[in-house]
Amino acid sequence: MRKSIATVSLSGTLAEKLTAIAGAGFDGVEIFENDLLASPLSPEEVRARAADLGLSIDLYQPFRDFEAVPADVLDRNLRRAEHKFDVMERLGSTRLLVCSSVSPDAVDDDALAAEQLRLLAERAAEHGIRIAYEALAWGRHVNEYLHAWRIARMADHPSLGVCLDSFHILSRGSDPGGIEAIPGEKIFFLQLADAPLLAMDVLQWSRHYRCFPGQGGFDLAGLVAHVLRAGYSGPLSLEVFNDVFRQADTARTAVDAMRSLIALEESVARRLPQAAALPVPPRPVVPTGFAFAELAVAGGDEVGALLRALGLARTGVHGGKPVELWEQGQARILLNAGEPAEDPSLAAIGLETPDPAGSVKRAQSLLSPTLPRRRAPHDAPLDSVAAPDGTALFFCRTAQPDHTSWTDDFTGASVEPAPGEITHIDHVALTQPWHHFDEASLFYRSVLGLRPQESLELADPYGLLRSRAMTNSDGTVRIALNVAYVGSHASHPDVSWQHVALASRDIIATARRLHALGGVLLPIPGNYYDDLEARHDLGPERHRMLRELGLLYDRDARGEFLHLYTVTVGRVFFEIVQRIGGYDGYGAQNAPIRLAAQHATADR
Ligand SMILES: O=C(O)c1ccc(O)c(O)c1
Ligand SMILES: [Mg+2]
Repeated sequence: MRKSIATVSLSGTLAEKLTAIAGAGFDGVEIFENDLLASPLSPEEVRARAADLGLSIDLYQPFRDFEAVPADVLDRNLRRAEHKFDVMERLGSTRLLVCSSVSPDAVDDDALAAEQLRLLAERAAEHGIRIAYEALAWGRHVNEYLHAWRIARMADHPSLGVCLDSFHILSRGSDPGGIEAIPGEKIFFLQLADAPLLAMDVLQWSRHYRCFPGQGGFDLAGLVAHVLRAGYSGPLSLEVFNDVFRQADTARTAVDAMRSLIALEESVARRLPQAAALPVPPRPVVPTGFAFAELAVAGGDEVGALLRALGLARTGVHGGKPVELWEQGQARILLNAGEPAEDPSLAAIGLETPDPAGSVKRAQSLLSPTLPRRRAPHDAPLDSVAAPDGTALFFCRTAQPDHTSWTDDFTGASVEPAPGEITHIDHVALTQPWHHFDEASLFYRSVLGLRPQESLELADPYGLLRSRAMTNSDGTVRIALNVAYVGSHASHPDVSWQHVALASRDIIATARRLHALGGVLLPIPGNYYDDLEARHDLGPERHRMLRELGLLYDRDARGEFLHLYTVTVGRVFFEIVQRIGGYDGYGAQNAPIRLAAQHATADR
């Protein structure tokens, strides 16, 4: 289907927006009036610019507060409309969005609204223009899409139809199934926006929190399927009012927007047999585990010392690069001293996938940047793409008969992995810049086929962190995305810690060992244990042991969780976890305790 986007969805000048929209591969654009008014370009110049870029101007919008008014107001409104028709002729645009009135002048009278919209449509038709009438969710008298349709049907003019906007429909909880009762040719335009499910005033929600499909909680594919069943054949157009996107990088947001439409079209095609003609990207190849986590260590062996304390052994050195492989069980950590890094940081994640080449094809079809292979001639092929925060994701087959293993590149250190309690990487937590969080969750969902879990808020002494885990279905891949707040404390600018959580099959034994070493564990305050005793009755013995070893505890309906944290080195620390029963969380309860302790130790 043709793909379009409203200029209001992006930051920048109108000229910058058009360039970014064309660059991301859109076919058309909705010109939001304010963008034109503020532009030094004349309508003719905008028309020429769009044409040069291969963009059609699919809609001009919005025209407000028109219908169901007294006669004198109607005259003024028609005069106002004639001016807009002139602008549209100069722009070469033939579709005007009229949104339902919010004016106190408007009366609750459908017949009057229909009569006046018919008049508007007659005038528009003289200019070859069509009117798409949209019910705003907060419209004074018309705020339901089927109400707008009843009025348009009553007006009965070929140049008058409706504009459907997913936000206005789904934010009010209206049943989108009613769309199928509207003849497809009377749906003049379709605007798409997702949104997080928030309990708030609908106007504020719409103007500040809309997001691209797949980034929020609405079932957009279901809505689009109804629209297609109704017979609509116009563009899919994004109209997203979002405070963050308004200040984000224009070109990058446009690509994020396009990724959302490619993924949406795919979901529609998979759900609707008659939409089989829609182009679909290759299916996601869902990763099946962690092959490794790679830390950039910039020389020094503080991280190596920490890994040794945790029980990992240095089992190999790369043949051509200053990279070490550390292992215990299936937990593999690469320490890379060859990448520029100020502080130790998490540079890459290796994901086990049944089909590395397929993973890359999927990523490319969703516009993810693939990374040049940094390979020595004998290196096993490792395909990689860049996640939105710059972390490299490598697609691997570790020690599988059908594929060269990346581990073959590591030789030298003859140490066998020491037997111990660590079994594998449980999860990896990445810190996202606050303005890339929605982009990141769409990326992990659409490119890797991971499922977003509940979004959480974690209190830090100097800010509030948002956190959301993305997981595969059996929990063997868990990536926690944490949003750094913008810190304004001079000594605590923000929190950009990242961590690798290793699973232990006997965390008590691990904790005893680390405790005995001294200096490795993050200290947990006694107040935490006092509260833990109030919240849970685990018996005096267990409570004493948790307190003594500095272990943290959580439980959910399915099981229990024990975990601990190491001190931080640069931007990185390690967590050791043990899931007991089917516990499926990350100990979010305990994150504020951990964050405060980290700040306290960073102060010293
Ligand atoms: O918030 C608004 O005013 C507004 C304007 C035009 C639209 O298409 C819309 O959905 C909302
Ligand atoms: Mg709209």
